[in-house]
Amino acid sequence: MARIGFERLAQRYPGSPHYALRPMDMVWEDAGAYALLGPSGCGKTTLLNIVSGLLRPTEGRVHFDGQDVTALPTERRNVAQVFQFPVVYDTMTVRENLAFPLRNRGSSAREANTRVEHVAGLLGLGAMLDRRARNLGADEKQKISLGRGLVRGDVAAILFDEPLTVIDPHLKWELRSRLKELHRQVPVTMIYVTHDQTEALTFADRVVVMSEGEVVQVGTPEALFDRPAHSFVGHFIGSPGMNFLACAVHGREAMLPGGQRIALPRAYAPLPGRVELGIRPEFATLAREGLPVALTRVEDLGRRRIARVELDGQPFAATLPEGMAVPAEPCLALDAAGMLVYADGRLAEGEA
Ligand SMILES: Nc1ncnc2c1ncn2[C@@H]1O[C@H](COP(=O)(O)OP(=O)(O)OP(=O)(O)O)[C@@H](O)[C@H]1O
Repeated sequence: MARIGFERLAQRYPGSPHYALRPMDMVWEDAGAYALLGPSGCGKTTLLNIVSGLLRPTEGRVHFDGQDVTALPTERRNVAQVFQFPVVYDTMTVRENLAFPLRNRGSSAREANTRVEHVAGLLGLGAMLDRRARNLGADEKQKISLGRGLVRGDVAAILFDEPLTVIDPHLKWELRSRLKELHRQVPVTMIYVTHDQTEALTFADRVVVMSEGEVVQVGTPEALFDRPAHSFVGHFIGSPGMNFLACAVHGREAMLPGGQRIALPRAYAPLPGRVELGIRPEFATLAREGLPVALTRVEDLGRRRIARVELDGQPFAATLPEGMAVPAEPCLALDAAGMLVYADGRLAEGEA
């Protein structure tokens, strides 16, 4: 188990004028469950490879429990890794595959077996321990890979790189929950790379959201939803994401370009740059009274309906309450509890 620290860490690949990972300082607590979340190309794999030792960063340092490991290769970092695609020995049984990392490090057959049976049970592999891996499907093989990553309790960290990619969609939900349960039972620092917000939010205690090489927010799933530090996080987390309305803010009031005024729950000092009001669809309801809007369409998401509207010519997603027909003259009712103000994409702190 390890507390992982980054000091002015950055990565610029040879020949590229841009940072793949912009300079950052950060600490991941011992035994924490972290997800690195962001779209393709944002730098997740670069950061994971720096942690595993596969890549030596061009700037800054990496520490495991205060020890500088920046120059140490993967084999000397005591990390377990689970990749997108299964890494299993086809000729071995499931039990032998799972025991391999333990036997390799000198565990007795008995010790290894106790541990293997425990992890196999948690992953739903208990009934197939004595089958050859070769005869199993891709889902089961990836479960073995997960088990091999999880079987050692003495690693500094377990690194997962999009581990559910090959898993059948209906099994993904089950495995996400099982991984969370495994983290509770195996309190090792776990780092999970994904571009899928559901995977990140289910698994992690802390989600590290990345965009264009920058760590834009590190927070609990609740914090990312309730108070996105950056408009990117507002857009990226949530389904649909947060609405952003271009506006001017004076004290406790936002004014849209068309002149509509919205009372804010906090007062703001004059803000620099591009100012936007952020509000999630969960805090905006289609109603008979409020701010007049033009309805574009209604989306049925199964458990709820979303009304796509235009407010002052700006696209906006609102909740259409259950059982409510679209009013002839639709309006928006906004809940002040969900209103946040952003200046140049960054959350602005107001005063209560
Ligand atoms: N070996 C390399 N040489 C040059 N540029 C690279 C190299 N590896 C990654 N990059 C660039 O660095 C940036 C970050 O890439 P990275 O693979 O870390 O992102 P990612 O978020 O993991 O994306 P994905 O989910 O697609 O793997 C991208 O612009 C990518 O093109």
